Amino acid sequence: MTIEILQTHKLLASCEAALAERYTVHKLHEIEHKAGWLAANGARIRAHAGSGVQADLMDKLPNLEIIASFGVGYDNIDIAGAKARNIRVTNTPDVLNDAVAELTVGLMISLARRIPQSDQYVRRGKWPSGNFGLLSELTGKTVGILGLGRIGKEIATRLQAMKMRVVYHGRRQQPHTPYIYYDDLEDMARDSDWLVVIAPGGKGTEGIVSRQVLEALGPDGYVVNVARGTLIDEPSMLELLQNGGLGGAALDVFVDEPEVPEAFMHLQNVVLSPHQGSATHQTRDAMGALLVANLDRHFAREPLISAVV
Ligand SMILES: O=CC(=O)O
Repeated sequence: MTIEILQTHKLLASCEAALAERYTVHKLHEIEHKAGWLAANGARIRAHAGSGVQADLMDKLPNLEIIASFGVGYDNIDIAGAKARNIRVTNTPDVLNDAVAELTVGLMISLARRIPQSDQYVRRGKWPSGNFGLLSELTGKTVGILGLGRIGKEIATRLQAMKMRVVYHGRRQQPHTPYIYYDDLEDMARDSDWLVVIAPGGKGTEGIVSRQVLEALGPDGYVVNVARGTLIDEPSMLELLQNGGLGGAALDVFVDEPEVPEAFMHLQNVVLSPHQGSATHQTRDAMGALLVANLDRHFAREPLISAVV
């Protein structure tokens, strides 16, 4: 008898294929009468593959042993609820560090040099009537990294190669890092030209990039968010971008994504990206393989590779 697992949304094809080879996979998103199906079959489900599991679903899966999440962030999983029900949770850290760090540097250069806007300038035939204008560069600037975790460190290494001065803020100072630590985010923002946000999402970090922090970054300051939209006070950021209180923003994540406030579309000092930090073939395949490997370990009663709980 094969182990029965549940998906609640579509996953990467290579990951779905690997799951189907090993398990009996049920796809709740393709089932019309979800509540009825769960009531009739929920007790047979031993694993969930995907992301975004809350207590109400856990209650409908009384024999759920493990949630294997596709992604490093697990702010969309009720971790306390999982712990209380003795459900293990795994995520896919490390394998995506390089891809997210690469996109971060790309967004920064795109914003500093307005690459998307200058592409439009050429396409729209504006070049013959004058040059695009002079902009700023990363070289010699100070970048404050909010969250010097696994991805933050990869970003820091790359930004040093861009000849930037790297400083950081996080819950605590980290030993064995060459970068200056700020215990106060607003102080760091005041001393930085760039603020890169790469801390985990969730209740503990909601709105920590407040209006005061953004004002401290100031009219010549740039903010980059490759973490979660919830970390930044989005309405204040928008207002400051509109009135010149903040220099610019490069954003891969938004509070209500995939919905993006219309006002962003009219700003020339922003670069927008559709939450694609880890979106390369190489990285997404590795994330899928890690998700499957965690499930394999669990059902073989071996230690999990990347356990959250
Ligand atoms: O945002 C992406 C992830 O958490 O992996």
